[in-house]
Amino acid sequence: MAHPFKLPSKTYVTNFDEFVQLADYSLMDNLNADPNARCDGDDHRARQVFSGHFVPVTPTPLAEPEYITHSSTFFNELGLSDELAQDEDFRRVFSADLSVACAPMRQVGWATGYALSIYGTEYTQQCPFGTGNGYGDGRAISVFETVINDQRWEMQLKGGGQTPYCRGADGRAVLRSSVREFLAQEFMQALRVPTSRSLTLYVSKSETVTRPWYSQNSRSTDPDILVDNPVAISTRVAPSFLRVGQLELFARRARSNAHIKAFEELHMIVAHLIEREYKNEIDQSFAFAEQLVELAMLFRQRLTSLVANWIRVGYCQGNFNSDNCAAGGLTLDYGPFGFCEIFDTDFQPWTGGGKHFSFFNQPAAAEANYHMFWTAVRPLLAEDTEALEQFDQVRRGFAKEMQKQIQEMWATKLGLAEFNSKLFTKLLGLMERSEVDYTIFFRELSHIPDDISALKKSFYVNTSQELDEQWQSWLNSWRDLVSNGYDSSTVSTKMKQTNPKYTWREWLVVPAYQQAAQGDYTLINELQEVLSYPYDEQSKEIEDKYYRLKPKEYFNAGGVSHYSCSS
Ligand SMILES: Nc1ncnc2c1ncn2[C@@H]1O[C@H](COP(=O)(O)OP(=O)(O)OP(=O)(O)O)[C@@H](O)[C@H]1O
Ligand SMILES: [Mg+2]
Repeated sequence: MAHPFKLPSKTYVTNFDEFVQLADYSLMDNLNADPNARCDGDDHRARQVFSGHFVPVTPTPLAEPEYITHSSTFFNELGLSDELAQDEDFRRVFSADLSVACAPMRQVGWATGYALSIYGTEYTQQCPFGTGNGYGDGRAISVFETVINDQRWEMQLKGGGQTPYCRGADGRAVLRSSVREFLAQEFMQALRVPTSRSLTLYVSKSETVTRPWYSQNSRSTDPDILVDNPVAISTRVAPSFLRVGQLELFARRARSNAHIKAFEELHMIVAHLIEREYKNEIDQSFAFAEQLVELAMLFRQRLTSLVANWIRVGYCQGNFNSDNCAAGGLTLDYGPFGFCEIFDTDFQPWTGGGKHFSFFNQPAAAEANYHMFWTAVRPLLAEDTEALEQFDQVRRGFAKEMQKQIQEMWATKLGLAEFNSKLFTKLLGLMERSEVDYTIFFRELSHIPDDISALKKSFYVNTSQELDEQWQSWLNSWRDLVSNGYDSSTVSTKMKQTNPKYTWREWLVVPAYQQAAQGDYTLINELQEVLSYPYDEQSKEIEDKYYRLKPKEYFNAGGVSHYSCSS
């Protein structure tokens, strides 16, 4: 007899035939396709796309694809069995060969156009036609839409070949960047930071592309050699891949009356955003203008919280343009990113990013993107002055909300009930002077030590007696504030849930993609495992290997400490 309280056991999708039955394109089908597109999806040359929300396009299969890894955690969440990742037809689809797809799945994927604003300034120069009509998913191709447990997901190949937006480039992603994106997405999820998710990773055993990169031991800022790299495809998954830049594209067209349906297409894409990303929070039976005010509030909340989380975990999105800013408020585009090791408010690993997109400037970069979102959506409220005023007010409140989120984050990171400006400012100065390792410092502090000896484990420089005394004095003041609240073991436990023990250390990731190029995926699997439990204590062996300062030889090393976005 079944136990009355037993939960129904989960059923898993174990083969490709069952998987295709999950396809549900009903929301994509609500949008307009490019009226000039070929319906067979054979659309692989750079061209201008003047209207429509997407272009049907077939991805280009990887030659001789080999399975590297998949996210077991995410497969489990989706009810997909691990063995599915090894299924021949599944592997073919996620290495870009849609010819095996059968109904209700389709054999044609889709790519979308988007606009680009850099730090709040509109650009069209990056488009080969100078108009913006040839800019968008140049190598990202979505291939599947599904609803699982009431959640809609879009599955997108990165590196799936040329699209009309490829700008003459090859549409491929190299193994290095695919491994980085795959691991980083899983890591961010484990850190509880909203992100696109990793599904699968396959590499070609015979196809390569040439990219600029760094020679061994290079100290050069820019790449100094050309390297043949294996190509790979990672599949990422999100409720949508709508970017602020995408809303901007339709708003720019509406503004210039580019075609007769331009305003309607703007309306449609914003309604689509609400349905895809804000469905549970916005009541779509309300007047559209009211929904937009709510959208502005919710996106502001998500974006400010996202950026506060980035700073909490040491993440820097080195190129936070509007085309890399997801309108659903999640982290997107793991190319130019890095995680801060030696604490530096100006930390910026991507050589093309400059100070605008550096570590502590992310709140300002986020505001510039939010401004572009506001500018794009605003024309849709023109007829409703009251709603417009509320909408504008939400925009004006961005900086204040950002500050609130950041201060709450610092308070939590420090185990305090509320932000203490004096204590925080003093701490920043000490962290900079002692060149602390951002992760190790906060993790050691989470043990609430009596004296500074444990904290010194995180210092990259030897400190003077005078500096040590300043540290001790800071620690005493901090401990007084901490003990004012809950008992210290409760605070310590909470701090350890906020301050990860394990982080992304580029010099430990480099060997993983280098070995992978030789066909050995052991280190990738090891990193997946370690980075899946960043807040937990792990074995002594893992601690010795991953919880340590960056060795001197990697300082200023090209491809490790800094990199161009040669992806
Ligand atoms: N190898 C390539 N082939 C075609 N287009 C590319 C290639 N590399 C980059 N692009 C395009 O250049 C633009 C800017 O590049 P960026 O590095 O932000 O994108 P990405 O890493 O491909 O994208 P995503 O933001 O989708 O993660 C994007 O529109 C992207 O599609
Ligand atoms: Mg991008």
